[in-house]
Amino acid sequence: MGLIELKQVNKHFDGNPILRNLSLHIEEGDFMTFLGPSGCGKTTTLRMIAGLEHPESGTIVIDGKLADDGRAAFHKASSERGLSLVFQSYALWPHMSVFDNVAFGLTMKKLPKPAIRAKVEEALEKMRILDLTDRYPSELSGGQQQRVAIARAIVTEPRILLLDEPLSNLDAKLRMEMRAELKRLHRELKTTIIYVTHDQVEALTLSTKIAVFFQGELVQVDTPSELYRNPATLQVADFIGNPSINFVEAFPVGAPKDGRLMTQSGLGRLDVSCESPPERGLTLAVKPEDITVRTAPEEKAIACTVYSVFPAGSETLLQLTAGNLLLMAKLLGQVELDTDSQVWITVPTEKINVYDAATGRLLSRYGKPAVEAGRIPAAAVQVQEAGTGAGPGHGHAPEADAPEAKPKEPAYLGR
Ligand SMILES: Nc1ncnc2c1ncn2[C@@H]1O[C@H](COP(=O)(O)OP(=O)(O)OP(=O)(O)O)[C@@H](O)[C@H]1O
Repeated sequence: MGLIELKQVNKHFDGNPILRNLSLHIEEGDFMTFLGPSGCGKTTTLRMIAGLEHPESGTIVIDGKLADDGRAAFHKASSERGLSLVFQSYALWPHMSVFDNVAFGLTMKKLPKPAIRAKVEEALEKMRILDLTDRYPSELSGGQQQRVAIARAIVTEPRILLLDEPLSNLDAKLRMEMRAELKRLHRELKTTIIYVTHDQVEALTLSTKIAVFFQGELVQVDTPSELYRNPATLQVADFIGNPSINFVEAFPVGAPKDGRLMTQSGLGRLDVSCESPPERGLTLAVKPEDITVRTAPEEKAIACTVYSVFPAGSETLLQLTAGNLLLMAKLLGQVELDTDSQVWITVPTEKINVYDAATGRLLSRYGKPAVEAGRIPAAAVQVQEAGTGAGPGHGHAPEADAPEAKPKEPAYLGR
């Protein structure tokens, strides 16, 4: 049994179903993120775990003890659930200093003063704001207030920490800093963290597990890498990844055999992984970063026209057309290509996710990344090759274990 178990939970607001048959278990030590578009029920789920909302039916068990039984109208008080909650709006007491804000919970527990001081200082130290002890909230930046709110939550050493979009009010730089702090904190405290966000980068970088919600339903719970590699439905695939994944309509040529299926699509004939036959058509999902772009034709490469180029400093996005297909490719580094010029693309078939077009269900498994096979992929290296006509940013990443990095295929762009 996990530390937190939700079973068949249903929640209504004013008679409208908000969460439907939600079952989820969270293990001790997890950094579990609830991810999904606005209004899908993430905060409501968090608030139910916290005891601030109650399910109409279903049960919630925390640490082996029943916290809610909707049908029996049994609801344990929030204060008896052994957890701490940090909201998006830090909710600091404006008339109290940082010290008193953080000490509040311990003072209520009537701990001796020296013990309170020691614990508060330790929490402030962990959040690297010990120098702000005597300041008032109005004298702090948003990021500093956020750290105080988290220090206040961890000072009581909760086994479970609930964080509702805690970084959404911060600017990009502070958000990055706070992500690093949160990750470090999770490792140090070994607290179970439940985190709500609609920011997929935050979810992918922080979590040990991600629960994806759509319209009140839990559609996938997985590790970040599994979620990224094998989104369980077309809807999840469309939500994860920036820029969005490319969808290509396809149809099967024959029946699947030994887990493989021949397909025909705008990408030509491709032999892809497919574990069960589709009901009707197929949708192939190709990540923008998996498309290899060349400036010269090659066997089986698909000719495309450059529709648009979006240079973004460390990467370049290319919008390409091939017949009726409109594809987005993401290349590392700066790539200089003219609009309307011709390029050739290839897509490694083991990186294509295959979905049943009618049900949206995943039919394939994306191969394991090199790092899981014991080899770390090389960082992107820009290798300049003279005289290829591909311009700067031309080259590809060398093998991680290759002693000398030499471009093997000069016509590759951006990797
Ligand atoms: N107290 C309430 N009364 C009525 N409806 C509510 C209440 N709280 C939430 N809702 C509705 O329940 C749905 C889920 O809301 P919730 O806040 O859980 O979504 P969310 O996924 O956290 O969204 P966001 O990312 O925008 O915070 C929404 O349609 C919302 O309008």
